[in-house]
Amino acid sequence: MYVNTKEILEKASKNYYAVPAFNINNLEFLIAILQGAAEKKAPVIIETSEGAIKYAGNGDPLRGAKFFVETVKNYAETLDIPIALHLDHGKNLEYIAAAIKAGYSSVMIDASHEVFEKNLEITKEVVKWAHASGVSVEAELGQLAGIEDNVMAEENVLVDPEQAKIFVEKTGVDFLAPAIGTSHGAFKFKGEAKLDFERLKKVKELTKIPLVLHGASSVPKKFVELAEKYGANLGGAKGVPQEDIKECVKLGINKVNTDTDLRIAFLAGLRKHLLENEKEFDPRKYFKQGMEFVKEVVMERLEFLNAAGKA
Ligand SMILES: O=C(COP(=O)(O)O)N(O)CCCCO
Ligand code: NA
Ligand SMILES: [Zn+2]
Repeated sequence: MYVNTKEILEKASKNYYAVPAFNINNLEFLIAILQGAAEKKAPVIIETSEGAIKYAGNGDPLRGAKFFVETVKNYAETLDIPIALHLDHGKNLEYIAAAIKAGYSSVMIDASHEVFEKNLEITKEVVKWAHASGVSVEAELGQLAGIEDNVMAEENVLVDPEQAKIFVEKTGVDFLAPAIGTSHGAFKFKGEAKLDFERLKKVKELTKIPLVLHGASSVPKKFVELAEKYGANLGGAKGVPQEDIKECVKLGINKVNTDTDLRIAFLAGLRKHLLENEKEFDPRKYFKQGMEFVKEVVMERLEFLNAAGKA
């Protein structure tokens, strides 16, 4: 069933488990994710960036947003697991408006590159707007290093827990993404991974709302090596160690954003199938291996976050 993201996350927050939010850009990833979630009898959050909406709508935000809402709702109505659709890293008000209008379960307003007061003001506006349509809202405090779509943040700016308390009280935001040392993409840490667990613990104590971990892909060695065996060049790829994610969930993370892991799994399957089947030209066949690897990553993460069986 198609549900509001808040419903999924409130339950997770109360019981200290987490639900993955998987990014999609096309039908193949959606099918693979939903197969995995259904098999694991788990709630799941499907999320799209503004770039994904632009891609599916061939440049038209409302066309793209409607495509994802209608497709996800269509599947959700035939599956007895809770499924939510979330706009990830909303920055452009035209895209946020399109997502709300089309019927997304929730939207992220990412104004984390603004100064605190500005982020608070913008988020407060979007919360009023979204709540009027029954849509829940995620916001981000602090900054992840690395590229967030079109915004290049030099280095990590970690969340200030006292600021987080004020921010949540004044904006009414439903869930918060505190920056604690992760970053997007496949090359997350120069040296050792170091997340600020103390800071995360304080944010949970002071805000008491569901929390989101961005940049949470673990970059599984198995699929990096397989993709490289068939010609990919992912040298230096490094993700968040699984035990660090587990620690974050224990401390109150409830939504775990995962994009890169699915991309690498799909890439490995696609390259393997194409290089081993030079006569193949049916996309339903040459996408299959990639979809199966995506499903495998999905099922493993649902199990690992203790979302399995929680539908
Ligand atoms: O926080 C995340 C997931 O980050 P990742 O999967 O790269 O660790 N996202 O918001 C997904 C989109 C960012 C581009 O990958
Ligand atoms: Na998000
Ligand atoms: Zn993110």
